[in-house]
Amino acid sequence: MMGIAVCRNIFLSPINFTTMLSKISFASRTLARNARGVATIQEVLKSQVPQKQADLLALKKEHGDKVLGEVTVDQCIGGARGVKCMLWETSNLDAEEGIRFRGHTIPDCQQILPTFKGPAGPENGEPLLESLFWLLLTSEVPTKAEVDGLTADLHKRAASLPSHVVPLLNSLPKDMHPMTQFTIGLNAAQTGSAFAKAYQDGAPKTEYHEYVLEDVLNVVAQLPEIAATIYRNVYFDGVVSKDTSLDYSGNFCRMLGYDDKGFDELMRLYLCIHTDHEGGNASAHATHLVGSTLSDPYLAYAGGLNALAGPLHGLANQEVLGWIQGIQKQMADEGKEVNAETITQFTWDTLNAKKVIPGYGHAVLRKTDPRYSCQREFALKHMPDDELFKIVSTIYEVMPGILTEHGKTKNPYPNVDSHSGVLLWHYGFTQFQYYTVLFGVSRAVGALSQLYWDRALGLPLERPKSVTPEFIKKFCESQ
Ligand SMILES: CC(=O)SCCNC(=O)CCNC(=O)[C@H](O)C(C)(C)COP(=O)(O)OP(=O)(O)OC[C@H]1O[C@@H](n2cnc3c(N)ncnc32)[C@H](O)[C@@H]1OP(=O)(O)O
Ligand SMILES: O=C([O-])CC(=O)C(=O)O
Repeated sequence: MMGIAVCRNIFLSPINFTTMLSKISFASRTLARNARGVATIQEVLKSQVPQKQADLLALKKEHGDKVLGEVTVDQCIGGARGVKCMLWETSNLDAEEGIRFRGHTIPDCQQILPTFKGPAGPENGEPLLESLFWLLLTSEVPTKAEVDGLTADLHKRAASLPSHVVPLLNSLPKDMHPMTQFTIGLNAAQTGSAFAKAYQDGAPKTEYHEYVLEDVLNVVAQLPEIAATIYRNVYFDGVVSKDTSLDYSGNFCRMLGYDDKGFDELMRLYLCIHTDHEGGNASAHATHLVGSTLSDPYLAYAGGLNALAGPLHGLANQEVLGWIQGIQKQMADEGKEVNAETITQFTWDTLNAKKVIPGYGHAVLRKTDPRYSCQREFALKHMPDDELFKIVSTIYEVMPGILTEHGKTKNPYPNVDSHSGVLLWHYGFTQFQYYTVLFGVSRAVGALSQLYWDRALGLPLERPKSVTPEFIKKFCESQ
């Protein structure tokens, strides 16, 4: 009742949105809390939806005809860089500062989100993935009790993975790329989609988001078993063991076959920082686009995974390790050291061969990726003497200068993929052809949180206009 009264108010006199929204957020949270003072994520979202729907309607009503920007011919031909044409709730990317999850930077999240030990704060370790999932979905910082409730719910939902999925994965050729196996596994799990069933049964569009939320939670819950089965099949004995007394990341580490508290912490950090990178990146955008056709979250995120599997996007982390191994091998063959001088030579050889330097450059960022920086901090804290980390650090010293001299890339600094592999390698996770699957487990949390809001806000089918080269020429000549 309170939510509806306030929303009518906003609709009639749309002033001072921000103050109003923070009051509403608090009110919705209070309303959602149950007798124990702990809300479930479903309760919080249910209490938020009417207000968010009203806000969007009011925004459209008040500002629908305003111009957000123009599109140049370069942007039309050049991958729509900088074109503002997508609504994204969960995160925002600034070219200089990097990512903010619901307004919070990565260091903020490390300060405010609950950890495995309990209270927030770096002294207690890295944030739990479940706490970031809660933040991305609801825009609120959860309590530890709420996060624990979400962890238990996800563990329970993991058991609903349809029984044909693991046998199907077991039957795939071991030399099929892990990302191909991953999308096959997720597509196969789609038989359990609550949304697809509800749609077939004639659910009204006002209820779509309720079924989508079920699927979003189920997909996030089921992905670790799909991912771990692939890892254990391709590289080991195919056996996946769980420990559901742990959090999502800790349990996932056990499923992969790692039992090391240091690796658990790394995986908590890793899974948090790869979740979301606003809407325009290829995997999030693909998920959003496919989902806009009312494909269910399984099919929509499989689309996202296929985009993530490309070397200019998520596969770059595998490429980084391959590139570093290339230097190591060549220098070993030539009896030379891997140092600033030989890295510089190897870099120029790569550039002169008309290939990209994986892990460097970015479509939006124009500074060192804060996800690179926080991984570097982790390495400085936990593995300062690691040989591969030293190579990655030397690459960081020389690469921006070389790329600047080369004169093509708009951003000569490292992105997230430049650092993730070296950390995994340190803990014995050396199967780098698999690394993008880990990225895919994490990206589900961001892309699917947004997909929930896409349906809750009733966003339409995405269908931008394309133009022919003849149209562009004629149009420009007539100006
Ligand atoms: C999680 C992520 O997806 S982060 C990105 C992961 N990808 C990589 O690390 C791959 C290496 N980097 C790249 O290929 C690019 O920087 C991208 C794809 C990330 C961004 O692409 P764009 O926005 O087109 O970059 P930009 O505008 O700087 O490109 C201009 C030119 O510089 C080149 N360039 C950009 N980055 C690099 C690089 N790392 N090495 C060599 N050349 C580069 C581009 O290929 C392009 O060349 P062209 O004019 O011959 O086509
Ligand atoms: O933002 C992008 O285009 C690519 C990226 O770093 C991500 O998706 O994490």
